Amino acid sequence: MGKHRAPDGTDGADVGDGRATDTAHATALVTERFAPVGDAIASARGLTKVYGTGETMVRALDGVDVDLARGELTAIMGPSGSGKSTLMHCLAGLDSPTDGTIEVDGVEISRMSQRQLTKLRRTRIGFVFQAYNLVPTLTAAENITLPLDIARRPVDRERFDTIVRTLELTDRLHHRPSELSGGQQQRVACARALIAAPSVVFADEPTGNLDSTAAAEVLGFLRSSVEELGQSVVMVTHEPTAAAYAHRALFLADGRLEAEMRDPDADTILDALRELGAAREERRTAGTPVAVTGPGR
Ligand SMILES: Nc1ncnc2c1ncn2[C@@H]1O[C@H](COP(=O)(O)OP(=O)(O)OP(=O)(O)O)[C@@H](O)[C@H]1O
Repeated sequence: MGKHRAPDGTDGADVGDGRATDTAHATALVTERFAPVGDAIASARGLTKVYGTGETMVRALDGVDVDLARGELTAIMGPSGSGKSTLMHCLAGLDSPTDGTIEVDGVEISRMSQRQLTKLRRTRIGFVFQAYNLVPTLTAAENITLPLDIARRPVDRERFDTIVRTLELTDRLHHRPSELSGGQQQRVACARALIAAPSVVFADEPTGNLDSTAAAEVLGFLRSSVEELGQSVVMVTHEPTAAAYAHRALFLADGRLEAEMRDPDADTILDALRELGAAREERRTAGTPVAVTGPGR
């Protein structure tokens, strides 16, 4: 399994409805107009999450319809407080929705009990967190195989060796997390997320604590895991350079899905974020929906 750099998306950028948008104006981009996803690994319909009540009530997600493609790296972007983590947590069965339905790999999870969700997370979902979340008393090797050990499943040695070799962790396997750099710890976390061949890996700001070199290694590996192991990966990030590794970027604002972009690069993502931010500001001021133009091809 090799490493991949960020793809050059200069000839592939769409926002919203899949058409080139340098001339077409998509009026207030909405999810119904998003390009259809044939084979979804995770889907949500009418996904709503409300925290608190009365004056402290926050509608973190407001009727999100989304399909995340199998065998792709999807980036979820948006301003702080737009609902990125809430969306990821609901899709991953870490948080339960107030309303709406969620399917992961063909199984509806929105009505599952906590016990069922725990089992689902152990067997079908891999996680990578910003803060690595490794067990400090275990070695790197023990951290990597932990999901299988908890599920009492055997370790596929070939898969273990492939992942460890690709992540360049072979000579770090007997070290504890405190003896590893941040980048190495996050690579151990990636290996742990992938070892059980889950249906989907969710990564929440996986490069938030890393310098640009270590970040590029982790992102290149996540992309490789999709292209060479057929993994499906969903990553929350606020960094355009990180989202540029994705096959598809989704943009959230105020708990709603506003736009999408295929094969993005960092510049087109920055343009889209600027444009969406300006459109939102205009909408707020005017109190009415406004047109949003995506970056041209
Ligand atoms: N447990 C909670 N209780 C109350 N409000 C919450 C809770 N979790 C999130 N929120 C609120 O829901 C909204 C969406 O939060 P969320 O963390 O999903 O946004 P985000 O886009 O991931 O933000 P950031 O980029 O800052 O991490 C915010 O207004 C946040 O304050």
